[in-house]
Amino acid sequence: MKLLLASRNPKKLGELRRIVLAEGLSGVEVVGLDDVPEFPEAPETEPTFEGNALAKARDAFRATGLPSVADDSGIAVDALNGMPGVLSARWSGRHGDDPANTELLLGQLRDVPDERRGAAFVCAAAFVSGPGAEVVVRGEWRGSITREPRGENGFGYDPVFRPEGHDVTSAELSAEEKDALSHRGRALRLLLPHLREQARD
Ligand SMILES: O=P(O)(O)OP(=O)(O)OP(=O)(O)OC[C@H]1O[C@@H](n2cnc3c(O)ncnc32)[C@H](O)[C@@H]1O
Ligand SMILES: [Mg+2]
Repeated sequence: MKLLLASRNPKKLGELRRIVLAEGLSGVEVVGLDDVPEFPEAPETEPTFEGNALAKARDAFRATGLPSVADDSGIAVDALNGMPGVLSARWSGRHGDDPANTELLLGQLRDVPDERRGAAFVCAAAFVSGPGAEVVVRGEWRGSITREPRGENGFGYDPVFRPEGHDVTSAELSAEEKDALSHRGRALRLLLPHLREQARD
């Protein structure tokens, strides 16, 4: 079976690919949006991660006929009542500008004391393999927002996110360490049984 991982973010796509391939799904060939003809993608307007993930996976399945996985993710900061949330990718007003998004978040939290800097990375992952054959799952990763960026790995808010139980940021973790703990790793591992079942059919 061909499995389409429907993300336009190369770093996110890399993680999705890595996590799926690490599971050694037999009979599954993973492809990305660059491997299929271009199709129109609806803007991400849903108020929830689940709603956006499902919309992206539905678009991909409808356009290609391939079983499709999409991820909608972001960071939910306690002191901001869960924002940036679904707006994480465009928090600074410029979609995908990771340094600007991170800098704005740090500025907003400048006067927030250490004990109130809690946050969670959230990932909703949707798998669509037919009309009505849809699954959406959620993974979360608790931690706190640091006072300055640190680390070169990962992407997005990784340099300012210190995972619970760790003294480093998620941008200082290796790829394997991040996948074992991350919101994305957790969500995708919940999808695995559904991917396996589809690959068998
Ligand atoms: O929608 P697609 O095409 O998949 O790509 P995107 O980057 O727009 O993805 P989202 O709409 O799901 O927005 C996710 C944003 O949340 C942040 N984010 C999500 N997962 C993250 C992670 O593992 N580490 C750091 N930041 C993350 C980062 O800013 C992402 O751009
Ligand atoms: Mg997006």
